[in-house]
Amino acid sequence: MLVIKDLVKKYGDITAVDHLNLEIGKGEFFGLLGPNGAGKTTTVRMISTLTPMTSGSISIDGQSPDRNLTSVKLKIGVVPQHNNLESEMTAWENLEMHGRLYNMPKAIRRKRIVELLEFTELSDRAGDLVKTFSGGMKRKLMIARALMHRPELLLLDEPTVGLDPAVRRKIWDLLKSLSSNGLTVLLTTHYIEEAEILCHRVGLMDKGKLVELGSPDKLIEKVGKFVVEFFEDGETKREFFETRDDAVVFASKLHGSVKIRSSNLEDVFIKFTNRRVGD
Ligand SMILES: Nc1ncnc2c1ncn2[C@@H]1O[C@H](COP(=O)(O)OP(=O)(O)OP(=O)(O)O)[C@@H](O)[C@H]1O
Repeated sequence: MLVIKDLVKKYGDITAVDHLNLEIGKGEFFGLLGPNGAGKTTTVRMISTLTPMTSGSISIDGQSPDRNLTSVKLKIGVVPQHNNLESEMTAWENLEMHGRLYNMPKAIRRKRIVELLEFTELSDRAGDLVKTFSGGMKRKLMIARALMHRPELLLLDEPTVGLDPAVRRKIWDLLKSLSSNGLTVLLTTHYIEEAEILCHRVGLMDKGKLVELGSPDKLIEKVGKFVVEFFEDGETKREFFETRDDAVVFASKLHGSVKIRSSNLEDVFIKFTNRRVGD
């Protein structure tokens, strides 16, 4: 569905995206996981044609996304990181405006708005101005808006950043149900749990480069399913093991603060980059 080849974006001396290669299949839920400044937003902006690329290529179902190419534009729905809803308009009007921009006939527009407000549990706030909405409600409305024209590929840039855990879980459920209905999703995040829970495959991104790629389980297997965390020489160190028994044997020889736990994507990220996703 989405093929990215040798994609580069430079801002002066800064290489925000550095020769990125990536293929995302139809119906896949793919996550770009990385710390602030890794180049995730820039990648999504290039796919959605908001930022021109320096070099390389992007193709969606064999077509290059071009601002003026309606057939490709129709295939993509975008949920940007920052709220760009019309705050002086109601939820309904925001969706209505999007439907008009995409030339959806009136009857279809109305039906879709009702459906999406219900899906995002915003039906009872349809007539309220967006400026009265909570952060979570705004984010849900942005997802509804991106889905208005029935895109085949949904791009989400940090969809739950700044939201409290309960609202975050609600949004995860919405995204899971979209994915189980066959929508292709590309999400960027710096939340480990978000990537682990939602994504079929994850690309670890650091300093504009894709460092590792695979399913969360496969990536974790690469480093070892269990980790012993211990404090030595003034710093927290980690050793990885394939089995809990091996981890226990190693841990039993250590003194002081020692913890055995299952490995996660944060461990994978640290192992391959020497940095934390939260850095
Ligand atoms: N418009 C711009 N002008 C100059 N530099 C930019 C611009 N946009 C991004 N950058 C730089 O490109 C690099 C990648 O930024 P990008 O926003 O893509 O990272 P990110 O992984 O999405 O992080 P975040 O989650 O903080 O947005 C950073 O070094 C950033 O400072």
